[in-house]
Amino acid sequence: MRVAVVGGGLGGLTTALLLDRAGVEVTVYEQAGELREVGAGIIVAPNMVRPLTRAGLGERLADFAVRLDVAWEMRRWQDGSVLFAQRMGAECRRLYGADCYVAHRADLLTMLAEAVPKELVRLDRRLTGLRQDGREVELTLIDSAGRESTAVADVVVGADGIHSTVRPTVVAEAPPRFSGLCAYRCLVPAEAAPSLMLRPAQTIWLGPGRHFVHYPVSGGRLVNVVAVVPAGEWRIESWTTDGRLEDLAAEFETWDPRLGQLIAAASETKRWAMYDRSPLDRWTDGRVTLLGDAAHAMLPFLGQGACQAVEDAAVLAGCLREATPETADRALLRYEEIRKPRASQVQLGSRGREAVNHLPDGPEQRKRDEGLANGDPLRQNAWLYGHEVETELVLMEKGTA
Ligand SMILES: Cc1cc2nc3c(=O)[nH]c(=O)nc-3n(C[C@H](O)[C@H](O)[C@H](O)COP(=O)(O)OP(=O)(O)OC[C@H]3O[C@@H](n4cnc5c(N)ncnc54)[C@H](O)[C@@H]3O)c2cc1C
Repeated sequence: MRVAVVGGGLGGLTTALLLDRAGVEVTVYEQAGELREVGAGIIVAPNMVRPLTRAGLGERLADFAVRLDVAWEMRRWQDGSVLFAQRMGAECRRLYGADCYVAHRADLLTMLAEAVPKELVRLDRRLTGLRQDGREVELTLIDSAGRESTAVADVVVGADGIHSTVRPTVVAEAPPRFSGLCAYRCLVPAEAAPSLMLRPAQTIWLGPGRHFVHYPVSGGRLVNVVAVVPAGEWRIESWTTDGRLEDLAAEFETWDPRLGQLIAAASETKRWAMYDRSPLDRWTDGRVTLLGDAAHAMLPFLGQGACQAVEDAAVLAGCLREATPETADRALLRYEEIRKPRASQVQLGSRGREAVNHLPDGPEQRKRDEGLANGDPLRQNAWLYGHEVETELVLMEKGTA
């Protein structure tokens, strides 16, 4: 079995790692000349920690990621009073079988890149075309000097992100829906941030039509900030386009002054317009399948995009472990059958937060805040962080799924 993974992001590298561990021959084709990530934080939720720990990366993750004491700490915009908070630590391990972390994306990618044997990754190879003939798939690739090459595989996994080249060969997709929102992102040195922002807590401030998220990353040396506001005329869907710090500051001028202090300590910000995708009709066509954002790009409000990519990788490796070139297409359908309902639920759940997080000031917002204050923090995230992927994997390993 020769598997080609297109894309060396968090999803593609995890897939390569788990397939290699499962004894499957795998090659990653990445368009960039080096493996790199945007400068931003990410929540590494228990449903991502468990598969990474099973792959032997638990201790390495704990080296650089910040273990959360509190998650989903919702605060009122005017004065920072706490509306809702989920205690993590021992409670999190008891409920979900793992800790919850926050990390710098680049650190996470480095951890995966170190774990995947170097010879499995081909850099500077951009996929431009795919052709399958029922027995195998031919990939056409191009490097930065414009040289074209081809490769052949029994299975192709499109882990090539939100603007996937593999996806149109599998399924027709509807155009993305503009959410009307945009996000600012910054990393602030810890020594310049107010002390509230340094706690191992994922904090979310809710206010009129906006929300503001922060948590420490890189062993507590930086504070990651994501602020979601009405987009105005901004339509650029890119994680690397600069925004203006003064525009960000103006959005939160009337909020608790600690947010203004945090923004003032940033040296730059990125700004991107947020588009929403609906679940695809299918992920697989013959010997080609999709994984991660290529399969289920979602709004970031549940912090689950990469977590779902890792769940995908774990299940795909389980499905392909025993497959042969003759049974590969059935194994891919099995993967889709297990993963698509779960990932679609999370995708739609993320969309559901769009309205809840962005209510105008008034009675609806007060009702939401009262609901949060009366919510059950311990049960709130069971559906996200719970055990269903492991259950599927155990059944598969026993050969009963
Ligand atoms: C603001 C924000 C906050 C987020 N927060 C969280 C969070 O807290 N927790 C979480 O789990 N998720 C979060 N996410 C989602 C998460 O970032 C994504 O779901 C995740 O990065 C998807 O990984 P991927 O490997 O599928 O795609 P990508 O990371 O996009 O990787 C795709 C790779 O494919 C390569 N590629 C693309 N096209 C080609 C081609 N033609 N040929 C070869 N290579 C190609 C790219 O160069 C890239 O390396 C967040 C997203 C955003 C925008």
